[in-house]
Amino acid sequence: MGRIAQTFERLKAAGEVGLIPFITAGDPDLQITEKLLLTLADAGADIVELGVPFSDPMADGPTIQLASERALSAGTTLQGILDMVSRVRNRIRIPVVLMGYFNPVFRFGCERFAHAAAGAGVDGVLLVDLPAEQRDEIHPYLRSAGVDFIQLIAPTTPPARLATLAAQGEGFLYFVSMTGVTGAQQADPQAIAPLVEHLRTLSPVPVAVGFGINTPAAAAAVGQSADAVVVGSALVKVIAEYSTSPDLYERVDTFVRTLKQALPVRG
Ligand SMILES: O=P(O)(O)OC[C@@H](O)[C@@H](O)c1c[nH]c2ccccc12
Repeated sequence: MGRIAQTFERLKAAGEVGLIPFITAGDPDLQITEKLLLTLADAGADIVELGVPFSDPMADGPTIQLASERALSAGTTLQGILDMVSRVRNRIRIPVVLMGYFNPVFRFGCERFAHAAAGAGVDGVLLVDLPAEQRDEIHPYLRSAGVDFIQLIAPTTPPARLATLAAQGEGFLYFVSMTGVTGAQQADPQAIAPLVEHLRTLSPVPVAVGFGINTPAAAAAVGQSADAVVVGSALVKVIAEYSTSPDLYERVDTFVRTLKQALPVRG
């Protein structure tokens, strides 16, 4: 069993909802990202989503766009990210999911990337802009390397396609709570709950929800239905604000702990 499946087994046994913080790799540089990964794991993150910076991140709002720009101007490369993950891998137990756009992976080479990611200890890969019809460009390589291909499900996905995509799920499904870009104001937990319940009936794997979850209260509300919640922009903002401060790790630690503590525990 992979590290992602093991994590959800553990959460289920404990009745917990998973917390998946997102940070951009290389923001403000990879050395700091390495220490932030240790901080996140220590603060109670269950899985980490590590963004691969890209020059044209069209699914991202201003907060993560700026993080991407900072990371790229610090010289962050995909190879550098993989090297950093392999350095940190034996110091954290939680799964690492690389999330990014297809172009950098394509340029790296899909087969070479799958091997390098597995070798570095990456557990899952989520490619935002690779349509399901083209997943075979990389999926066979990831599969043979033992890396989960995390499927993104949009709220606008038509029912027939939803069933197909959900059935292909590996690791977990990432349900996008609303249309638009990352960092939106607030997800509507009432509207999301029935969609998540439905998705769960179609999916062989747990369902994580992301987009617009930016406070402990929002995480708690979405956590009523989701198996895990993703918090991106709100955390990236904390990193941006304190990136040059000695308080950075403490601020991140406190925010992540507060999020995790807010999540419901099912009896
Ligand atoms: O930033 P938000 O609104 O908390 O949403 C999570 C999100 O940041 C993270 O999962 C993510 C970053 N970039 C993406 C692109 C597409 C989908 C998801 C993402």
